[in-house]
This record gives sequence, structure tokens and C-alpha cells, in this order.
Amino acid sequence: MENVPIIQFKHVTKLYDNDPPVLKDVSFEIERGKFYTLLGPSGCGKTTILRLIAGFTEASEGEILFNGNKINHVPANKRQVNTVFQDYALFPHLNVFENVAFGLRIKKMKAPAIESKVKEALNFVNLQGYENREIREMSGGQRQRVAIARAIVNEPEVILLDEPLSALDLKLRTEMQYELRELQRRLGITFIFVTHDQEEALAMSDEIFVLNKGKIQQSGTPIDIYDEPINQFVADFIGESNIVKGKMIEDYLVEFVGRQFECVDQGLDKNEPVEIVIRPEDLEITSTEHGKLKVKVDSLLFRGVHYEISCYDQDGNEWLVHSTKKAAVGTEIGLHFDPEAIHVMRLGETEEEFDRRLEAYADVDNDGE
Ligand SMILES: Nc1ncnc2c1ncn2[C@@H]1O[C@H](COP(=O)(O)OP(=O)(O)OP(=O)(O)O)[C@@H](O)[C@H]1O
Repeated sequence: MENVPIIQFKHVTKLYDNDPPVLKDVSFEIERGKFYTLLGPSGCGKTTILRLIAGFTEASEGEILFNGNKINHVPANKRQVNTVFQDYALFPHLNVFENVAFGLRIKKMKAPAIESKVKEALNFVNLQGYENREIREMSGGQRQRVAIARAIVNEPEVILLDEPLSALDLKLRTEMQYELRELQRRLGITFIFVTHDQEEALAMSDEIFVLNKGKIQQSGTPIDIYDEPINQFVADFIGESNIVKGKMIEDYLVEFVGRQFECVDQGLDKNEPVEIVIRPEDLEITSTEHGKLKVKVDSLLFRGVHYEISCYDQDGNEWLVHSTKKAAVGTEIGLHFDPEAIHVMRLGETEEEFDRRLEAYADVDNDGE
């Protein structure tokens, strides 16, 4: 049982009415006890995936499995899953205790057991002593914790969280990110968290699924996805990036902006058209003689930790640079970068092909040691 994924989607397609599909042939596996994030722009199908797992809607095609058993037609109240909604969906006329106790009362649990379970859940989210408070007397962050207590009190195997932090201001949101992550570790329950905020996804998750237009574009750890984006959509969505068109000359040699650069990629065709990603923090400002690229500084913004410098090369490509060094607007500067900073993306590569290519790199690295 331990090795069976807790949730599996096999070729799941979902249409509402006769509209075009909102999920198209989606397959993935969720392992027990990890923190997963579904990340993508508005309308890409994140909430639909949660609703399918919760049993609030049914798949049009494909299979959904829970602990290895098909659950496509299992009603929501028979699934070992609880949802924390964006607006928390708390009952305003009930106090904190009764909000958390609600599900247990429906299950007709005995009063002393309810009392101890609700207390335990409130302790978990640091709301001991708030039992008799009205919901309207609670702050946004406290309501959030009541909603989480209400989910964990049922001891589900999976907790689904649909943009639960989006109503909070930035400071509280950051605090709650730590709290939620910590809570997930202490509980050891599988969390599936939905957000369209890439920083939140990178900070919180064990695994991220990046979605666009009803398809999973890439899945992996935050570092995998940040360092090796599969395509332009992921590179752009997961952080600020410089993306330019290029050509793979041969293994370890790529051309862009009319020049050839040493890189770490291999296994592509000779002269294959590619896209190149370089992260702004991987670009170093230097003199025009020492730079690998010559660019003209267009604007400079102070961002607290670094300057954000926008430059243009001879072909009109924009290059964003994050640097603690300043550069004067209107001057020409050089940009230096290491071969490892160049990420080569194949056009139209599927996730399976991409993973195989990265594995081949790893084999070469290991052989080389
Ligand atoms: N009950 C419904 N009936 C018809 N269409 C729906 C229904 N629910 C969602 N959709 C459509 O399905 C698509 C995906 O919606 P979904 O809510 O899953 O996206 P999302 O990624 O969660 O977006 P958001 O971040 O805006 O919540 C959207 O085009 C939406 O309009």
C-alpha cells in the first residue's frame, strides 16, 4: 500500500456542457505525505482538478484512483478528502468551536469525542482559547486557521486548498505560507494547494504541476522547474526570464544573437532551432570588452535587494539583469554568463522527451566522474 500513489489521474478529460474541454488528457500521480501545488494562470483548470479529486464534479473521460481504487463515481462525502476554500466557507452564525465541530456532528460522533477532537485541531492551528469567539470577531488569518482546523479535524488523507491565502495582505500571507508548510510537515497529510502565484508555489511545495490551457506543462520540484523550464510558457510563468531564439550548432555549442556560446546541453540535432533561457540573476555586468554580449542600458529600477536593469542587444532583444551593481542608462555594457546559465529549450518537446534528455545528461555527468 505504501508504494501506491494516493491519487492518480489517468488520461482525464473534463468538459462542462458542450464547451471545449477544460482538462485535456491529464495524467499524474500524487505521492502520500507531500505538499503539491497546482500552479497556472486563471482559467487553466486548477480548481477543476481539485473538484474532481473532491468529488464535486465527474470526469468526462479517464480514471481517477485513490489508493489504487477507481473513485470516479464515489460521492464526495465518502472520500477521504477535505477542502479549504478560498473564502473559507465558514458558517457566520456559528462560533469557532461549532464551525470546527460541524463535520463531526454530521457523523453523529459523541459529544466528549467531539470536544477532544476540536480542541486538538484548534491547538494544532494555535487557536486554543478561541472556542467561543464568533467568526465575525476573527481576523482574516484567524479565519484561515479555523478553516484549516475544520478540515484536519476529520482526519482526511488529503487536504485540498483552493487559493486559501489570496484574500490576505502580503505580510500575513507570507506568515501563513510558513504556517501551512509547517503544519503539513507536522500532520504528514498530503496537501494539494492551488495558486497562480509562482513565488508562493516555489516557496511552499515539494512538487509543482505547472498548468496551462487544461494541460500539465511540467511537473517537478521547485528547483527542477526553476532551473530547467521545459518551454517558454513555464520559463516565463515561473519567474522573470530572458528568452531568445537560437540554434544548436552541435553538442555543447549554441548560437544566439549572432554568436556562438559554450553550453552544457547535448543530444539535440545539429542546427536544430531552439529557444534559450537565461535568468536575470545569472547575468553579470562587466565591460563591453569582457562581456559575452554587448547591450545598451535602457532603464534601471532599485528593487531593494538588487537593481533591475533592462538592456537591449543589437538585434533588439531585451535582457533583464538583476545585479547589486548599478549601470547608467544610455551606456553600453557587457554581460557575462557561465555555460550552466544557458538553458536550451527544444521547440514542442513533451515532458517525457524532456525528462529522457535530462536523464541522459545525468548519465554523462556520472560517467564523467
Ligand atoms: N461549472 C462550470 N461550468 C462551466 N464552465 C466551467 C465551470 N467551472 C469552470 N468552468 C470553466 O472551466 C475553465 C477552467 O476553470 P477552473 O476554475 O478550473 O480554472 P482555474 O485555473 O482554477 O482558474 P482560477 O484561477 O481563475 O480559479 C474556465 O474556462 C471556466 O470558465
